[in-house]
Parts: sequence; C-alpha cells; structure tokens
Amino acid sequence: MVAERGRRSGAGAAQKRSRPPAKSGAPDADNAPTAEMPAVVATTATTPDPEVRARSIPEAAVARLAVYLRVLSAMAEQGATTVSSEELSTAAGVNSAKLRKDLSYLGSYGTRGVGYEVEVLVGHIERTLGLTRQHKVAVAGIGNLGHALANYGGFPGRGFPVEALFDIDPDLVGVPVGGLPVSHLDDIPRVCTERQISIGVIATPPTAAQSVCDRLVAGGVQCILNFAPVVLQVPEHVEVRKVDLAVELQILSFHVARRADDAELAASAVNGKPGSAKARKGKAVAGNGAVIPS
Ligand SMILES: NC(=O)c1ccc[n+]([C@@H]2O[C@H](COP(=O)([O-])OP(=O)(O)OC[C@H]3O[C@@H](n4cnc5c(N)ncnc54)[C@H](O)[C@@H]3O)[C@@H](O)[C@H]2O)c1
Repeated sequence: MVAERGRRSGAGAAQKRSRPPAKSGAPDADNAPTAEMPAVVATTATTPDPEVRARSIPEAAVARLAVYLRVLSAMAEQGATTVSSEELSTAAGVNSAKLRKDLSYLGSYGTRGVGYEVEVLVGHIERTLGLTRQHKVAVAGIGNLGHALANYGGFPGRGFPVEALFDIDPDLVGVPVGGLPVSHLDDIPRVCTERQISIGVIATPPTAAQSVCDRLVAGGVQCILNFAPVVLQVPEHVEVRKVDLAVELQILSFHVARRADDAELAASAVNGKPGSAKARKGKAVAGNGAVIPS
C-alpha cells in the first residue's frame, strides 16, 4: 500500500509510506526533475517506439497535452488545417518553447514555416493519451456531485462512458440516474469486474472514500479520480488523481491577495502617502496584506 500519487510534497507528510513519494501530478508543475517527479528521459523523433516515448513523458507534460488537444479540437471545428507553434502556445496559455518540448515527446511533426497539421497532431495526442479506446467509468457516491457527473453528457463522446453507479443509500439503490440504475456499494467489485470498469470516480464523503477505493481496486479498477478530501492508500499499480477544489480556490486566493497588494503599493507610490511603498521599505507584506514586522 502506498500514499496517494499526484500530491505535492508536504501534504499528508505524517502518513506512513511504504515507498518513496511518487511523481507529482500537478498540471502546472514544471518539467524540472524534483523529488516527486522523475527526470525527463530524453526522447526525440529518432526514438522508434511510440509506446517507449509515451512512457517517458513527464506527468506535467501529459496534463498540457490534454490542454493542447482541447485547443486543437476547437481549431479543427473552426476549419483550421495547420497551426503554428506560436498560435497554439498562445491559445493554450503555454510558452512556445515548452510547447515545442512537449510536442517533441510525440516525435517531430512540425514543418518549419508551416507549423503543425491540426488533424495529424490531434491524432498523435489522442494516441499518446490513450484516447483511441474507450475507458469505462464508474461513479461511487451519487449525491450532489455524483448526480452531476452521472447526468453529464460530455463524457461518453470523449471516450469515457459512465457504465456503473454506486451508493449506500437504500433510497437511491435501484433508482436510475442519468439512465443508469444505482447499484449498492457491496456490488462494486463484482459489477466493476463484469463491466470491465477502468476508471473509478469517488464522490462519497471522505470517511467512506477509502473503503470505496478498496472495493474499486478489488474490482480491477486501476485508475481512480478522487473528489473526497482525503488521501487514499492504494497498491502501486493503481493511479490516483485527486480533485481538490478547495486547494484550487486557495491558490486563486493567493493570486488575488498578491494582486491587491501590488495595486495598493502602486497607488501608494503614486500618491506618496505615509504607508506607501516607501514607508513600507524593509517590511515584508504577507499574502493577506498584513505588514510583517522585520
Ligand atoms: N459538491 C461539491 O461541489 C464538491 C466539491 C468538491 C468536493 N466535493 C467532495 O465530493 C464528495 C461528495 O460531495 P457531495 O456534495 O456530492 O456529497 P453528498 O453528501 O451530496 O453525496 C455523498 C453521497 O455518497 C453516498 N455515500 C455515503 N457513504 C457511501 C459509501 N460508503 N459508499 C457509497 N456511497 C456512499 C451518500 O449516500 C451520498 O449519496 C465529498 O467528499 C465532498 O467533500 C464536493
């Protein structure tokens, strides 16, 4: 059993681990090797085997490939046939050097002066992300979030059909949600095995998440998307991605606070008032705007 993958260092540090921290799954993490992320294995167009190339792509780059795919698909829908790396990097919000590096993991498909063929690049990214096959999804915990996920029509078209729903509430078991009857928690291993579920989504309260996770793993599920604010223990062959909206909001809060600080300092500097940037010289300013005594 190991600590959940995809966490940044520090979180849950008190938890027992049976092996060193796994790679970081943070989408915005850089490519630089860190304690949580293996060094990038040099791959070029000369690497013959696409599978070997795919295995060497850092997780942060994988997350960006998914963003490029979304952007490219929108461009294709609008009739674009080629795209320059500058256009694509701007649309994806990534600098062009990083974009070229990311695409180099797929092999060299750009043409100097022309750019990339949109359809070709879409195909390469889809193959690399394993999107050319279907991944059956099960959702456990059919409350607010589970209902929304079960009713969301966007997953099947992207290769993620929702094929099983689970809950413990007797009022929900047997009731169809999004056209699929809810099964009981105890049926998770059997149903997941029978329906060959490859991705399990956990939308239960945190106290129930680990037992649900164990049942999903017993049913052969190897990838788990966890919405519950808890760190899951899983065997090494199981991949867990955690969606923590509170953490995302806290990160945004940090940026809002910093911008407010910057605006306040700029306004004070213009007005030359006491408490201005000058007066604050030598004092640190906390993220919440409080001045930290030096
Ligand atoms: N709703 C949100 O916007 C939101 C956002 C971020 C994170 N989350 C997290 O997602 C999870 C679900 O949130 P929610 O608002 O949908 O909660 P909810 O209370 O509406 O639904 C939880 C569901 O899980 C079921 N459940 C409880 N124990 C279970 C078990 N052992 N096996 C299977 N099902 C079980 C309950 O019967 C209920 O239907 C929580 O952990 C929450 O912290 C929710």
